[in-house]
Amino acid sequence: MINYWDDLQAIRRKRPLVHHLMNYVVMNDAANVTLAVGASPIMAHAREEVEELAAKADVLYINIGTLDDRWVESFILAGKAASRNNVPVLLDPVGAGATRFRTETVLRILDEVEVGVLKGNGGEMMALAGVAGMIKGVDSLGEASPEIAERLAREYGVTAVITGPRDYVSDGKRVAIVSNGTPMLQYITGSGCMVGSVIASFMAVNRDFLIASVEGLVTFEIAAEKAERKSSGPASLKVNLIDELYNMKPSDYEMARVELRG
Ligand SMILES: Nc1ncnc2c1ncn2[C@@H]1O[C@H](COP(=O)(O)OP(=O)(O)O)[C@@H](O)[C@H]1O
Ligand SMILES: Cc1ncsc1CCOP(=O)(O)O
Ligand SMILES: [Mg+2]
Repeated sequence: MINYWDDLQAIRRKRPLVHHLMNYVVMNDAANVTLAVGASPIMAHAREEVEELAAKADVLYINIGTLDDRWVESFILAGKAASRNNVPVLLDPVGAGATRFRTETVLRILDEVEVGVLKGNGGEMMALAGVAGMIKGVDSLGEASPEIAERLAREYGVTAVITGPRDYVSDGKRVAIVSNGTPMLQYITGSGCMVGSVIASFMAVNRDFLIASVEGLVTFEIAAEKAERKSSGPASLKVNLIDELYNMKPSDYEMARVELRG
């Protein structure tokens, strides 16, 4: 039994602070999506302030999308401050496998920071599981599997979330498969980054990260399904998606397509 609506209401009551180190491409959209579900975003990546912010945040979301040396320093400083203060961390390994710099940065963060949720697309997560060649830039070239999610969860001690036509979530013991969403999400840059903001918001109110991840995926993807009906293409889908997230109703969760094993 997953209490989607109760936890969405808990976000709206608590208005948790979600500290994002978010790439330049998606920064504005991720902030709007976070607000639409009822949480409070701050986008901040200066090394002079990230420790102070991450220590006081309800959740830290590290997204490596437009990294450079200074950003990497900030990922580590923010991540360690969060870990010291028991603040949950979500890591999005954007483009892992596409360049050595990205893969090595992700491995360094996983080594030095207490990551709660590692969320990437099929190609990125396969690269981190040792399956090369399934990523082109930031786009996945194939679907992963529940077994890869399970393997990543055990190897890195995280809840692994692999997005795609079907999403695979595992904490190493349990596996969840989410089949909501719409293929049109592939035509909006940042749909993966944005679903990360929604998952991070649920992590602030539910410390069972497998369930928080399913709640975030289902909420975002049901909103996308509803938005698609009103949209003529990707641009209107994005606008309608923010509206549908804001307007979620308890009955919308009857559309959830989730299989939970273990
Ligand atoms: N073919 C698809 N059908 C339904 N939902 C999809 C499809 N492709 C991606 N999604 C959804 O879009 C969101 C972003 O996933 P994905 O495209 O894998 O991430 P990224 O943008 O990081 O590459 C997720 O919620 C995922 O479930
Ligand atoms: C296009 C692009 N380039 C660097 S970050 C970024 C956005 C990636 O967003 P997503 O991972 O959600 O597709
Ligand atoms: Mg992505």
